[in-house]
Amino acid sequence: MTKPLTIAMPKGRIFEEAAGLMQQAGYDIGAGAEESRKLILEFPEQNINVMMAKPMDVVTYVEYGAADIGIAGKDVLLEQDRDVYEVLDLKISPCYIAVAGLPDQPLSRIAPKIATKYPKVASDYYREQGEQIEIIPLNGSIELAPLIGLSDRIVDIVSTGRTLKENGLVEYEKITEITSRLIVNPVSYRTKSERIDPLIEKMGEQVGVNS
Ligand SMILES: Nc1ncnc2c1ncn2[C@@H]1O[C@H](COP(=O)(O)OP(=O)(O)OP(=O)(O)O)[C@@H](O)[C@H]1O
Ligand SMILES: O=P(O)(O)OC[C@H]1O[C@H](OP(=O)(O)OP(=O)(O)O)[C@H](O)[C@@H]1O
Repeated sequence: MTKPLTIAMPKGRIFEEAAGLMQQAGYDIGAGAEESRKLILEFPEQNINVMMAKPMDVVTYVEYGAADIGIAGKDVLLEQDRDVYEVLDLKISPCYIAVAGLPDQPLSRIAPKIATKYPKVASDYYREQGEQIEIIPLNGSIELAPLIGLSDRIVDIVSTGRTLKENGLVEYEKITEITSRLIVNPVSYRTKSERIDPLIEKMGEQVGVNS
């Protein structure tokens, strides 16, 4: 038997939709994954191994070839800028990255403080705007920062808008739309093309791409 195809799947909010899409494409790899504490799930009848990874780490596993393919949010790809092939927009887990803050607060002072878990996305955005800023890196509950005066703005994911609304914050600018993407390790793309090409094609059919 040839070596299994290894897939890095994001634990958390993308998992169910991503596993559902793979199942529709004929790759039945979701069963029991979220209830289990196992991190490597084997599907010998399909010759596939699934690694359950933190969403932010999926790109790392794929870049280093620990996984042949993976599913990651475009936010993670923009932030990390890694050496992987982004082969398909899966159009799942839609959201966007936006600038938000307290209402009626013009950005008046020099080098305003921007709290974010996306320092690269935020720096790139303000560089394009020609504005000098100071990044305050945080890992979660980003909306706290302007409420307690730690930052002038946040750069964060917005999905329903509920978190902003319930904390009395408003959106100032939309930076970019986000969906999840299928990514492939560049070496695997060449050496395992007999497994990876059909997978891309079948998943493409599910998301309405004619390949
Ligand atoms: N409301 C949302 N908040 C955050 N991410 C979202 C949202 N809606 C869709 N996404 C997408 O889901 C991906 C994974 O989000 P998830 O919250 O599971 O991971 P995470 O940010 O690493 O969370 P945690 O650190 O809490 O485990 C994001 O990278 C993004 O592409
Ligand atoms: O527009 P909404 O639907 O309210 O979603 C946006 C919120 O969801 C995410 O946080 P998450 O739930 O991942 O928690 P975190 O603060 O720990 O990152 C994101 O960072 C926003 O805070």
